[in-house]
Amino acid sequence: MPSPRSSRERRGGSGGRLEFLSLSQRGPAAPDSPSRRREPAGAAAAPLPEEDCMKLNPSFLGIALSSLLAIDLWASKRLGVCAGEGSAWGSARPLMKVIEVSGHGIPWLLGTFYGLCQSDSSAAREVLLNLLFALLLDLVMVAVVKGLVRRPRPTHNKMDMFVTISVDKYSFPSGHATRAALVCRFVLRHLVLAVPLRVLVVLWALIVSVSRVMLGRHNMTDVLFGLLLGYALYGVVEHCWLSPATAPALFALWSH
Ligand SMILES: CC(C)=CCC/C(C)=C/CC/C(C)=C/COP(=O)(O)O
Repeated sequence: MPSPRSSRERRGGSGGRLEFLSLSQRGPAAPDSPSRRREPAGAAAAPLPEEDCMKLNPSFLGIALSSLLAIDLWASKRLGVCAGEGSAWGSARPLMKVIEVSGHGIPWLLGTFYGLCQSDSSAAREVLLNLLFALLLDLVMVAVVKGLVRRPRPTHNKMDMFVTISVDKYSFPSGHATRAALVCRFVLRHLVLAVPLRVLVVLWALIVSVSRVMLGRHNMTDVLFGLLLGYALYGVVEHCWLSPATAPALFALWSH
């Protein structure tokens, strides 16, 4: 007995939504349904719609990307040697957590704000105001990318981080790595430091970044992208550099 739907279609009735099977256009039949697969003998095969091609013939780029992600997950899990107290280097976890706090947004924001309030030279005020701007820009950019990508944190991560915001349940990119790269570039450019201190700043940024994977907080690609993002964000900060000439109202707030 014909179904009510098929009889409606044959009638061409106007009550329901009509679905037509055309030879030249893509009809509602599933891509691998018998009606699609059976070609008349000798007829040239109709080109597959783009999305079907992607499903059936995964591109080289797709395979390369999935392999890279698989390697990333595997290697990051192996490197997560401080992910828990019972992990291979579990005894180093408290030290790793101190390093984590050294790259956290709150101490950097509070410290910069405090320095700004205490600064007694216009040069210091200018640099610290721009550092504050850089830190806030970094927080916003990381939150936007985390919210768009929504990559979950590694399964071996224990969510016991010092103050977090909602998007910090996601792992791409690492906020600590972006901040470390941004602050490192900023400090090397705007603070006059002796060479050993400059080396220490670079080492600090590297240790903060590596510790994200060792703590099991991130996969390696989260950290690598975070470093690139932080490095690039410094370029934005320099491009938008705030000065008494470009932002007089802001500087008026801080002049004693
Ligand atoms: C002004 C304001 C909204 C401050 C929020 C500071 C804050 C809670 C930042 C979050 C820092 C954090 C936990 C980042 C996550 O780093 P990952 O390396 O784990 O991505």
